Amino acid sequence: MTGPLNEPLIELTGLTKTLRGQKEPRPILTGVDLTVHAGDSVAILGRSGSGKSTLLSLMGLFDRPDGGRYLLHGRDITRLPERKAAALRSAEFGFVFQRFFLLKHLTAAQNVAMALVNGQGWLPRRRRKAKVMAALEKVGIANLAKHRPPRLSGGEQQRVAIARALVREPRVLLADEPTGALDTETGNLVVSTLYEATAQGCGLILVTHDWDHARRMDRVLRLTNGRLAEVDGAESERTQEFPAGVGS
Ligand SMILES: Nc1ncnc2c1ncn2[C@@H]1O[C@H](COP(=O)(O)OP(=O)(O)OP(=O)(O)O)[C@@H](O)[C@H]1O
Repeated sequence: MTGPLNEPLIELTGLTKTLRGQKEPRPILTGVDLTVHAGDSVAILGRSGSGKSTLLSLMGLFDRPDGGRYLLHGRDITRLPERKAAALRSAEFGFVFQRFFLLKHLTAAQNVAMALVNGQGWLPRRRRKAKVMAALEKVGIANLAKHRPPRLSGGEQQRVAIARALVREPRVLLADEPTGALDTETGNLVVSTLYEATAQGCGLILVTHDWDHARRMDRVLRLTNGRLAEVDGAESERTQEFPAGVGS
């Protein structure tokens, strides 16, 4: 997918999502506007239940909005049918979650290689190996390529998961509370690893409850009442974030 040089990577305009199937329809996103350029990093803060994961699932094409518009490199993908969405998802997006979702019986390298098998069919062995090692090197754990997840720390496992997300060279990296299961120091390392991916032009959206992690991104936004708003430093000092399940 190509477009004019300065065209935003992502452009969301007035995105809405209402949960139905309950007694009363419940609006979760009421008009999300967001522009992300290649190489941009954006943190999204917000109370538990404010709709951060809902927004990421729309951005990652796991779900569709009710209204508004979603452009990816100028292409309107608001209402993409699932088959095309799945193809775009594996070609353009990388995902990192709070849980690492690694396969225990495979080595770190094999876990990363799985992303290539699923997305691109079998590459010749040499090329596959080179890509996997490059991805592991990018996240600083090439030396652990042959280790299986049970022998890795939480931070190392998350870095394997990041390598798995990066190995297909996505244009957009969506990270949903990737440090939620890690201590502060390890979390910092993981955030640095994600941020470094933007140096290669990847756009990064980081959902987090941690202000210290958020402020390391180029921009910090808060999801409140179904919309995104810029956060300034002073506000953040006054506002406390709440962990999942608290304060919704
Ligand atoms: N499949 C679903 N069925 C019913 N309610 C849902 C569903 N998915 C999300 N919700 C509700 O939608 C609201 C937004 O959820 P979402 O997970 O997007 O919030 P969040 O900001 O990511 O929360 P957290 O920080 O706790 O992860 C919540 O009130 C949640 O309970």
